[in-house]
Amino acid sequence: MDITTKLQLADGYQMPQQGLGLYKVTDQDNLTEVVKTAWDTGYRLFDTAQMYQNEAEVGNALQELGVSREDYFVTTKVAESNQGYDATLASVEQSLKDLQMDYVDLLMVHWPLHEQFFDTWRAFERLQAEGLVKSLGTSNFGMIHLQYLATQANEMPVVNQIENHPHLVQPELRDFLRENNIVTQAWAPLGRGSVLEEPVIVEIAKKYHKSPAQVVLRWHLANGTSIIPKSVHPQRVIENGDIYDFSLTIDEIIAIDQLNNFTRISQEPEQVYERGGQYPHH
Ligand SMILES: NC(=O)C1=CN([C@@H]2O[C@H](COP(=O)(O)OP(=O)(O)OC[C@H]3O[C@@H](n4cnc5c(N)ncnc54)[C@H](OP(=O)(O)O)[C@@H]3O)[C@@H](O)[C@H]2O)C=CC1
Ligand SMILES: O=C(O)C(=O)[C@@H](O)[C@H](O)C(=O)CO
Repeated sequence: MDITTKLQLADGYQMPQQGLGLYKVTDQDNLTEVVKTAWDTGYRLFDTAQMYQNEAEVGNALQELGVSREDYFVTTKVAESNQGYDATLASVEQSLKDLQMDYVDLLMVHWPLHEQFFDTWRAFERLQAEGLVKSLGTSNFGMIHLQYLATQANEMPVVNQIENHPHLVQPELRDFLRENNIVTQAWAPLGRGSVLEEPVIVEIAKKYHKSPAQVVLRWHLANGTSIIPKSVHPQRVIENGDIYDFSLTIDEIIAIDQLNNFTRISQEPEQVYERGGQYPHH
């Protein structure tokens, strides 16, 4: 296993297990340098979204690498304000223009919204049939949303990107996803930094001469989860990729599992679903 290791998706495609998160990364935060560092370190998955307003910058940075399109994997997500059948189609056309790409590897519904729920997904299935999107995914979907989607969908998502870190372990949802052949991808895999001072994690880090961030990322890998840590610091991008020369014991994995205290960085997906979006981003 190394940074180029890929996970098999249920639709036949493969996805790198590790990628670079790009929320709150723009040219002002060295986006181009960060993407280049990630590429040189071996990252091949880049995670953006319409909401991040950096698709054009991500597209430019990837172009500047001068590498073949099939050698990297790009995820984008349809924003709440662009959901619904026509709006989804139009917004993805714009995303592809901004990214300067003929297709994205993975397209996600960013948050489940009750009103546009099935119309958005029908647009996703059409985009896949037209070859503009390779794999279909969801983000922030709970079991109930996926079960509801299954009542009408022709294609089910192959990845669900959820908030997941030692303070929000979500074992039931992860088991459900595994049983349904849907890869769990962790957003905020480092808990946005909030878990890095946990004494249990600091202790394990000392033992392996690794950083707390590296230990947390290694814990995700032990769970079979896909990880997309974000950093605007090239040195941290390198550090976050340098996690393939050690592994945790079962007891260490369980000790980190036990840090679960159900703390969310973001809102309950169920509340966003009921409210119909307009999530107050910060
Ligand atoms: N689908 C969804 O709804 C969501 C998706 N995401 C996706 O997930 C990605 C990752 O999640 P994100 O919210 O960014 O949080 P992360 O858990 O990746 O944490 C990022 C934070 O940790 C810091 N950090 C990164 N590496 C290290 C390190 N080695 N040591 C110490 N601190 C470190 C970063 O600081 P610095 O940058 O200063 O280095 C930043 O403050 C996002 O970028 C985005 O692509 C995120 C939120 C929601
Ligand atoms: O980064 C994303 O993809 C988001 O949806 C975030 O804005 C998320 O909602 C959040 O963490 C807000 O603090």
